[in-house]
Amino acid sequence: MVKILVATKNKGKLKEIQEILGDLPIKLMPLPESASDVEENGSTYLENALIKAKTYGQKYKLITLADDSGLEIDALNGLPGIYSSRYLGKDTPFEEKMKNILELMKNKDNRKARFRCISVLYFPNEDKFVSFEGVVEGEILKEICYGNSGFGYDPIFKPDGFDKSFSELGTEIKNKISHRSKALAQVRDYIENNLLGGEMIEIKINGKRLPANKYVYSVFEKVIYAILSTLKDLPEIETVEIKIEKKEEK
Ligand SMILES: O=c1nc[nH]c2c1ncn2[C@H]1C[C@H](O)[C@@H](COP(=O)(O)OP(=O)(O)OP(=O)(O)O)O1
Ligand SMILES: [Mg+2]
Repeated sequence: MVKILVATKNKGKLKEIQEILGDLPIKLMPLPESASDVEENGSTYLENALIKAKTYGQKYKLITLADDSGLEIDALNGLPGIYSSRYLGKDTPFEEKMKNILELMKNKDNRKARFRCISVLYFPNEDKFVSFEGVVEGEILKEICYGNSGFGYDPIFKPDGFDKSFSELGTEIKNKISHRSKALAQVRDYIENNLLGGEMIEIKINGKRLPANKYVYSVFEKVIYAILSTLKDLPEIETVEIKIEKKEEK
């Protein structure tokens, strides 16, 4: 089975990556607790993601997934941005970082902000990588709104189209719309198309891909076909496409 090292020291990030890619037939390996820190001194998200992916990928000789991400606030000229983790010091609690940001934003009308994530998949044998970007637009709230989930700046960020913070919305919604899930959707496609062999099944309804893949489908194949044959008779369903593609084992 393909093994992929998830090169993050952030438990919240690790959990999200495991939830988003967990249904793929690959083994996601967390970093050992003993793994040393790396200095993220790049000047772009991509450079920082590559520093993490290459350092740990070469050390543990595994295909490695890393991301570098940040919160960009328009009224603060894009800060904290790539400094999101280091903002006010790496070990300063996020509560303090968020209070400081809310203070700076006190009289600002423009509350537009976005989370950006650059995900990198690094192949140590060939010293090659692929990278993917995901962005979620939103606003900075007027106060810290803690919910039951999330990490980092989630309690002060409200994604567009919702009226609660990422932290209050919960992991399931966050993982459908977040910067990280958008970058990882492309990582998923890359893995399915390039690292996995066998038969690939993709189901699209009205042109939209069903949020599951063949490893889910294969378990419920008969049920899924029965549901699809009913669905296609509903007026709001314009097209149901099922693509089955034989792939060479890689
Ligand atoms: O979904 C998110 N929800 C809330 N906050 C977030 C998110 N995504 C990034 N952020 C903030 C916090 C983090 O500290 C920084 C990224 O810094 P970044 O270096 O990519 O991650 P990190 O230092 O926490 O872990 P690691 O480098 O080991 O993967 O931006
Ligand atoms: Mg970091």
